[in-house]
Amino acid sequence: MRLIGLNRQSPCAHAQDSAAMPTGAHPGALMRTSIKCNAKTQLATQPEAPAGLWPMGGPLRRSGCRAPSSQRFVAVAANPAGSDSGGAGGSEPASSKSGRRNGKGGRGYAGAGAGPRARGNAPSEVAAAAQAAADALFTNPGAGPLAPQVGPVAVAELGGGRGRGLVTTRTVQPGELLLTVRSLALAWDDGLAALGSSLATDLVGSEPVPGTPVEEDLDPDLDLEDAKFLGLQRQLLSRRYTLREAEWLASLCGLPPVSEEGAEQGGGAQAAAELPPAPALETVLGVGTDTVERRDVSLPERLRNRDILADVVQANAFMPDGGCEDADVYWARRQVEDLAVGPMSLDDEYEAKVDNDDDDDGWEGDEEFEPAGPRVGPLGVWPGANLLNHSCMPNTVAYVIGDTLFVRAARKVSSGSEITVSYLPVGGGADTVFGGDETAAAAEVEDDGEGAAAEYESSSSVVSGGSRGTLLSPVEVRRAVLEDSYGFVCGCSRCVTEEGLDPKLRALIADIADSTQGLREDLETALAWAEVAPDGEDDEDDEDDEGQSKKAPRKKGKQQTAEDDDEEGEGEAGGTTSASRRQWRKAAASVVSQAGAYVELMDAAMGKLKLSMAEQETAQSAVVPLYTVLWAALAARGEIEPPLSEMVASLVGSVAPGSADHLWWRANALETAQILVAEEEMEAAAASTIVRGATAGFGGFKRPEDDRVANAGKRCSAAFKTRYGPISRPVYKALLKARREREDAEREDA
Ligand SMILES: C[S@@+](CC[C@H](N)C(=O)[O-])C[C@H]1O[C@@H](n2cnc3c(N)ncnc32)[C@H](O)[C@@H]1O
Repeated sequence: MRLIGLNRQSPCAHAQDSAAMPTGAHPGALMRTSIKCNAKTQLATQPEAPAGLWPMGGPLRRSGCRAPSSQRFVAVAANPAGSDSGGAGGSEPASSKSGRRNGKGGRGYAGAGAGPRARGNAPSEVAAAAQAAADALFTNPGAGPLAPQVGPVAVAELGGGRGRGLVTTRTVQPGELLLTVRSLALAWDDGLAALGSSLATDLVGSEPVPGTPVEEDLDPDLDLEDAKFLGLQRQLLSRRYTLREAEWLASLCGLPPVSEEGAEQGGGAQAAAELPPAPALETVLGVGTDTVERRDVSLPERLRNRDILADVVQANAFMPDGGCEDADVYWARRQVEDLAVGPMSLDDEYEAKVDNDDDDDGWEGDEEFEPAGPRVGPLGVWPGANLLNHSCMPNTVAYVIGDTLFVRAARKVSSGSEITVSYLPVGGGADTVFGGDETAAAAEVEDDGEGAAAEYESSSSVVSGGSRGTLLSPVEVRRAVLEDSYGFVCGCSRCVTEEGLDPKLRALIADIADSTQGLREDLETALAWAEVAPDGEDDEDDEDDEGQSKKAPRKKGKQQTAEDDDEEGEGEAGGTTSASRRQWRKAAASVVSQAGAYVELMDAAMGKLKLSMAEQETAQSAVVPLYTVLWAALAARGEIEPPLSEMVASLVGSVAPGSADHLWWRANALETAQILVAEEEMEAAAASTIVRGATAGFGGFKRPEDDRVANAGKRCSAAFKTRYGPISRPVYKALLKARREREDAEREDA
């Protein structure tokens, strides 16, 4: 458990509700210079952001200003839009309750109605029902071919430069399944990392295709994303297709030419706006026909040109939400399997690894052994789903289980409206906070010297340095990445609203986004200090450390190694740990105070401008990484801040309901509320006050019945139902339990 004392004085304690930010004026807060000045003073000691994480060179780089191939992948993350409360769950309490009462079970993806009976049954029956429900939900994907399904959606010509898109054929509700489709080409991080340039050579060598890359074009330092990008091309080049698949492939758009010369040299990939109508989804996916079609057609001629193929793959491949195989489902399935066959111990996994370790990767000994986890980095081409256009407030969520993509409505969408996904990762989860987000899209943008993106870039390390564009970045960053990677300027409602905000507020947002990366690195450094300062080491300042959690995720910052060495060189171990402890406290306090100061600047600016709730939400959505850094710094100090967890969950849910990030924050907000209430209950009990009704055990605490817990629980289950559809209570519990146990295990590992 990560709890511990509450710091009521935390800088975000005022953030009771994102929709009701205080309007306290902050003199001069709207003057850009003044804000900048404040900010710079606050951040004077912060280290420089590291040099760009994403290489600027790539083997298939085009002649124009297009991003290098390492960035030429579509990182579609989650989706939908609508506010958190407008998702599956706004009105969920009633249905949730009735679901429990009447025992209606959830439906699996394959339509299996394994309804568990949670109440009033013998424990073994409950367990069996839970397992059946989990099986129903998690069956098939990955284990065998899952029939493609087309829900209430159809292809439409959209006009306005957007080309084709998908629209609803009736009103759909959050959580409704819109599409399941198996990939035509799919690359994962594992299996490709080691291949390097040999993959590229293989691509050349496998078929004498005119125009495909030649070896001398390829960078010997081919990186993972390059390898995956090329891997998809290789898969598409080398496989055979049915006639309907070939027809669909021939209708794919590519990136628009970057210049006239580029168009001449590039061979003219078709831009979305110039394309003929796409075949119906049912035709593309072969839904409604029993005919077994032969796969004997090769890739259409148009795509056998290397530039066109590269452009088509870049425009049509994407990485589903979460950047990995759906993690909740993966871990919950694993638990269900463990129930059936007994858990696979780490020893078993070790043995399995040894047994299978006939490759020559130099692996030896268990120090390099890591337990299995969900496969990461799926970059794929899914027929039909490629017609989903982008929105920065998408109304669907798309995630992958096995190699099947599931697209569900994440908001209510009226009949005939376009459905959209995000081409950008959401970027608001714990991985982002702690810098472990290997899956986020590269957002390093080449400077073309024009426009807002260039202006922003010139002063922003968010774009040019160690961060990347996510759905929770400011509009300039999102647009720059989308334009660079996909060749369009996003004009979604969120972008338009954000663009319309007061210029001074936008400048503050840019300033915050720019500085957040530095705060993140400061936090990592602080955590590294904590790592060398063991628990229980008292010194003069230790009183306020009572109960501090040392279990928060930690990562060693870049600067830390040198600092560690210095410390060790000091001599006495006791002195070193004591010094480290002081350093840790100082560094963490500094992050909290700097992030808190920015939060206050945002609040003051929004208050002064008297923004509407929608405008506040738009403004705050662009600086969510600041809130997450503040949350992480507080959590690392053992402090929980329920309003902050709630605010981030609400913001992430308003931008990308049903996304993995949304579920993470919703589960976090629930746990935070449970901890807070349990703590209050314990305090009350200690003071001999009457303890309110409590039911048995959550994580070692008496689980209190409290409105705050109940409300957080309703919002959390609503988020899960948005992502996974009408799951039953046991399945929801199984997903939450698996998530909690995995996080506890990770914390213990750390
Ligand atoms: C995966 S395809 C989507 C389907 C595409 N509209 C078509 O007709 O084939 C991606 C391409 O669609 C276009 N596109 C996607 N989202 C867009 C948006 N929000 N505004 C304008 N164009 C968009 C861009 O040309 C992008 O490269």
